[in-house]
Amino acid sequence: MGYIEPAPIKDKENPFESMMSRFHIAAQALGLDDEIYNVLKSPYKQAIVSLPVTMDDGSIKVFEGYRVIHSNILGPSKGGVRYDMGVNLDEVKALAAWMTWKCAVVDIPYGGAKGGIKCNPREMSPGEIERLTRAYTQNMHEIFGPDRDIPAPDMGTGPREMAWMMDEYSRAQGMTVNAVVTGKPIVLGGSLGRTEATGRGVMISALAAMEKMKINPFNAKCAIQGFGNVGSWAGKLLEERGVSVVAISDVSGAYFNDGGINMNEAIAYRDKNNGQLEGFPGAEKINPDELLLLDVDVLIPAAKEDVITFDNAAKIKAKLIVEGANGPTSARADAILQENDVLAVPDILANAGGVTVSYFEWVQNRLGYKWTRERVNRRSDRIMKTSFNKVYEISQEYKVSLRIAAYIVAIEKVSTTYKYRGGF
Ligand SMILES: NC(=O)C1=CN([C@@H]2O[C@H](COP(=O)(O)OP(=O)(O)OC[C@H]3O[C@@H](n4cnc5c(N)ncnc54)[C@H](O)[C@@H]3O)[C@@H](O)[C@H]2O)C=CC1
Ligand SMILES: O=C(O)CCC(=O)C(=O)O
Repeated sequence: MGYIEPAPIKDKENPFESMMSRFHIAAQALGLDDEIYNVLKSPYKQAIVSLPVTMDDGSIKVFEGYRVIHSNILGPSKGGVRYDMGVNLDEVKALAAWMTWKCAVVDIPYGGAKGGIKCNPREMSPGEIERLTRAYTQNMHEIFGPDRDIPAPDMGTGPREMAWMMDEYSRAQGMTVNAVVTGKPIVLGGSLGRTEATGRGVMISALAAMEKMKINPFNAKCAIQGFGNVGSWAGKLLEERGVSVVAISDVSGAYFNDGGINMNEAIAYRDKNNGQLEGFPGAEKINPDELLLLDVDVLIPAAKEDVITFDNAAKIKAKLIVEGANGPTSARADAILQENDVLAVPDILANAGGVTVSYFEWVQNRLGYKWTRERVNRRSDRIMKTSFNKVYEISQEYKVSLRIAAYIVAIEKVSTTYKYRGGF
């Protein structure tokens, strides 16, 4: 093997470098061919688009949008679209590659992609967000397609934006194409269970890891960073299974109650309070950086990348980290966590429940049929448990962390498929 070395890990990592360094370690453990290594290290397609949008005051503002397809070796590419001021090409490239590995870990027939628009949706009106979403979809018309590339929600987007994307794409096609997007409202062909699917998968992964670690959920305390779709559903479902959620946070701050925060109350408060926890009365406000360092059993980062880093990893007291967010742990933090016996269930496994139910949505759209919530949950729970067990076994066999084991499972699947398909 004569791999080109990944860029040396610098003091400040970026998500793409973090992804590459794990990919490199797993490729070496697997003895991956140089040719396949080189194919998989670069995205298949990268689009950067300029999106002029008429704002409510009549001015025209130009936004930058991205879509990166990392790989379509396993099937049409799949991945969410993020609306956030931090969106940039390196971030979208990393997120797209993680989608390739994630779909392969849970064995669903998709490649990986991700999109994003650099914007602050909290400061935009619904009309401005709709015009921006439609402009993005028009610009991506040649890239998107139910057999080519299928967007879904991510940070800052949800069923509303997916409905606009589906409608805009369908208008250009002259017919309704609901399988072009997943995470849609139920009435437009969305799947029951998709809204809670990512948090549910986080819950299943957390319980599976707790079982291995002999942590009784009824005696366990948990802290959650990010109280959006993923964090709040993970918290609610873990609470239903006995875990006490003692800390939660969002952009407005972090909130702590050692006796446990009632999840339904926190969710209801957030929903009435413009989507934010600001002023939440059920807990004391703490420094957001402290949330990650609390003396809890389980830590769930469910906001954004690179929050567990070289600087704070050694101070983490939780024995189990379950990654709801994509890329919350930087590559340099991995070694510190391992040294301190902190088990990290990696993003590409722990948060794969979302794309799994997106796959079910796409299947239902293509069948023209609807599954019950029970069927969706049963099947996605089974996939999450099977995938956890497979990754756990590989980690024992190769004597590597769960993260590197998950990359090994994924890279093996993608590279084997690539060899069979040939043509290179
Ligand atoms: N929605 C989905 O189905 C999936 C999402 N993910 C990942 O999960 C993470 C969260 O996504 P969603 O819940 O969908 O987004 P969301 O937009 O519903 O919620 C994000 C939450 O994070 C909070 N947040 C943002 N910056 C923060 C910070 N610096 N500190 C604390 N909280 C902060 C926001 O206030 C909000 O509560 C992202 O990394 C996303 O890529 C992963 C798989 C699927
Ligand atoms: O549901 C999907 O298709 C993708 C969700 C996503 O973007 C993710 O898993 O990070």
